[in-house]
Amino acid sequence: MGKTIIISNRLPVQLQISNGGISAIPSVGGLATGMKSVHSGSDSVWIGWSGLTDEEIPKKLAPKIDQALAEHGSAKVNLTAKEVDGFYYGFSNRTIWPLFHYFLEYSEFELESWNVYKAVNQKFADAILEKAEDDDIVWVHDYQLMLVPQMVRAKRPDISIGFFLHIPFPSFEIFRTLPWREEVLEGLLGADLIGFHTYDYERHFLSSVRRLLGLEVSFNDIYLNDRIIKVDSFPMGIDYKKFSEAAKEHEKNTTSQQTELQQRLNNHKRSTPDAKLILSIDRLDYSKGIAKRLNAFEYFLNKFPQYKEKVRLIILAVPSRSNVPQYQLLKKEVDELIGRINGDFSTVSWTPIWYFYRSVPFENLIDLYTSSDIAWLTPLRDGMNLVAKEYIATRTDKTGVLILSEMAGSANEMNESLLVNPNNFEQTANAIYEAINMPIEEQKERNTELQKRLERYNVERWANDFMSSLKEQKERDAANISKRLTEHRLSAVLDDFKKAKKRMLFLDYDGTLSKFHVDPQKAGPDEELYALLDALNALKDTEVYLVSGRDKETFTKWFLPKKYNMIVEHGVWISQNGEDFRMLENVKNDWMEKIRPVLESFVDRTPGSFIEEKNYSLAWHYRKTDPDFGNLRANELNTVLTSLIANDDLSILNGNKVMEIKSSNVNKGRATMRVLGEGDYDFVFAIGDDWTDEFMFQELPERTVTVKVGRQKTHAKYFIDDIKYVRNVLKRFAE
Ligand SMILES: O=P(O)(O)OC[C@H]1O[C@H](O[C@H]2O[C@H](CO)[C@@H](O)[C@H](O)[C@H]2O)[C@H](O)[C@@H](O)[C@@H]1O
Ligand SMILES: O=c1ccn([C@@H]2O[C@H](COP(=O)(O)OP(=O)(O)O)[C@@H](O)[C@H]2O)c(=O)[nH]1
Repeated sequence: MGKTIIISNRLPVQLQISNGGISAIPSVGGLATGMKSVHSGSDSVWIGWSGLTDEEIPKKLAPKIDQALAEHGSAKVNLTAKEVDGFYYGFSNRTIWPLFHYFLEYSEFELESWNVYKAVNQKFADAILEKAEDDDIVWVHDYQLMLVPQMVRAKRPDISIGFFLHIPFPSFEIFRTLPWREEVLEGLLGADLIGFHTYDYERHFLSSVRRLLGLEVSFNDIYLNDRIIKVDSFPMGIDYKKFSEAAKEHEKNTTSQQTELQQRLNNHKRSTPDAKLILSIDRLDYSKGIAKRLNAFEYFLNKFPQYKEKVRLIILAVPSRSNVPQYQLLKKEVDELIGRINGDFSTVSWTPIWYFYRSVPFENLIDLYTSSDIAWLTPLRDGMNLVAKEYIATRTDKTGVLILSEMAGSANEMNESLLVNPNNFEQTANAIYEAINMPIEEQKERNTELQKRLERYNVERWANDFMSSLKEQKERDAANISKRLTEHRLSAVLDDFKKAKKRMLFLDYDGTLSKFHVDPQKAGPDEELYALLDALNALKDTEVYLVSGRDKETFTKWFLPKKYNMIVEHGVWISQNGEDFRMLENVKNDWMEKIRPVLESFVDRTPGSFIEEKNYSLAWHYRKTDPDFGNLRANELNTVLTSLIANDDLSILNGNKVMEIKSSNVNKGRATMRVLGEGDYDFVFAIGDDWTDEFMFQELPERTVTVKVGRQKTHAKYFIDDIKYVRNVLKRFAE
């Protein structure tokens, strides 16, 4: 295994320029600590923006910066002020951030900043490419770098690339409003593994991939022609030990060792021993719902006036992205709201809100977490929200109540907290009331469960899980590649073909020889295909069979004049040497009367779907329907039909966007075996793309060269990527 290259907008260290010198201080943030196990020693490098623009870096310090960063295993990507403006303040934080947090009205769609985003993503990708060697693993982080995976893949198709999104992935209805939606998805699909905090974000992403790119998705795998991409959820944890141990140390501090903030908090507790401290910590970001929280606090004070002078709300708002106008407006709004609420409710001895607009050092964070009876974290949308987890980790005696927004990713794992909808003031005010009055025993019960979980699934585990999954994906790909019909393997197959005395080729039609079309009748053969089949048919000592689920009328029209051998309707009919079709299997079709009305009712309720009526089977096609809705209906139909046909000798075939009901004793495996039995063939070849072809792959003799078109799970010995390759391979037989 090679080295690991981690790449994110921000580096895990912060540069500090002082007295003409430069130093790099490790960041305390969750990502930086979490990646420690992945980013250690000489076998990893972390690439990111230093936080300073080219213009801000004094020329003579530049080499020293590189050296200071190198000491922390980091390397920087240089960005000019203009680039930071378009890429970071622009497309990342004025387009993607609001859009992905459901603030559609704040999203600006500026072509100029999109162009800068692309160019800067290319810079990050180039920085990776400069360092990447065979067997390296690349882990790309977050929404600022969504195009990087594909940019790296384009130059290094062999390399293993993971991508993790730290913010929500919005529902399709929101995502589709982005003018560059396809480019963003294609950028992400350069990765082998794409990770999200929650299953919901994963599901939204897959839905956009299906609907916008029309790609095939099976469970959480996305099938491309030449690769399978895995999508999964990995809820990020915290450095649990760091927080719980800091809290234990904090308890031991004597008064003189305590911080100034802690002493102030102690004074408050002493002067009002029965008053509760409520804590709110976030970056000053509209997604965090700070203004709404203030309004809800006012609502609470009005609804439960008995708590005036009995609660104090501490708001720590960390300055963030202050070059973006929405953040400036929010600052003003929060300042004004706090001023007004404090003005309206303060008494001689009580100010309801303490407000800090700054970032505090780690020890002050611990002061705040350990001193607060309640943590009130109610973002309107939040990818995860680590503060919620950190608060619980510091509660060494297991007391304390967490009021958490349902809209935070962490709510999925923190069910024991009081979960609220931040837009519901009545519910929120009641939750504050409940938190204030919650018996200590109940607090302990809830926090015991939460702590167990947070300790177990900590940030190190998160990072390791992601890395293991990425490595597994690489192995899975390697195993798959081992089945690819490479040139070398094809030559061996062709040798056997040439040496053989009597050969048989079974060729599926749709998805193998011809591309799918939304209207199946329009997927007819082109001139190139006729020429290829003519050439194969002219080969001596070689039988060629088209083996299809199509109806005999269509194949009569397309191929009978050519005198090709054909098996259609999965094996009900056969035509040899241009003779009319005759029945290969004796099957009934009286069951159709019972099934047809059911299918018709599904057609009525599923726009775009239609019934194809064959002589001995009925097929419900849903290629033209909305993909998610079509799949949903297909599952529903499957359930309905399964119970209906329980006593008949019928089976359901789930093909590619088609569900077919037909007699159980008809399938391509049985049909091909019957014609194979008519001669003494010493070379047999079968190729197909879908589930119905698996019958051939399973039932034909072991020595058959079976080939799957595409990368889905298969019983075939080999796979090839697409129709273009199928035709190339068949041309080699015909040469
Ligand atoms: O780099 P900034 O623009 O100053 O912003 C700080 C970070 O904010 C975002 O954090 C997200 O990641 C957290 C950890 O996964 C998650 O808990 C939180 O819900 C997210 O909002 C952003 O994703 C990072 O890239 C920023 O560095
Ligand atoms: O003054 C502060 C306040 C918060 N934090 C840290 O900032 C992170 C905030 O992460 P979260 O997931 O809650 O939200 P984000 O800001 O990433 O959207 C947490 O690890 C906090 O400990 C900090 O370092 N200094």
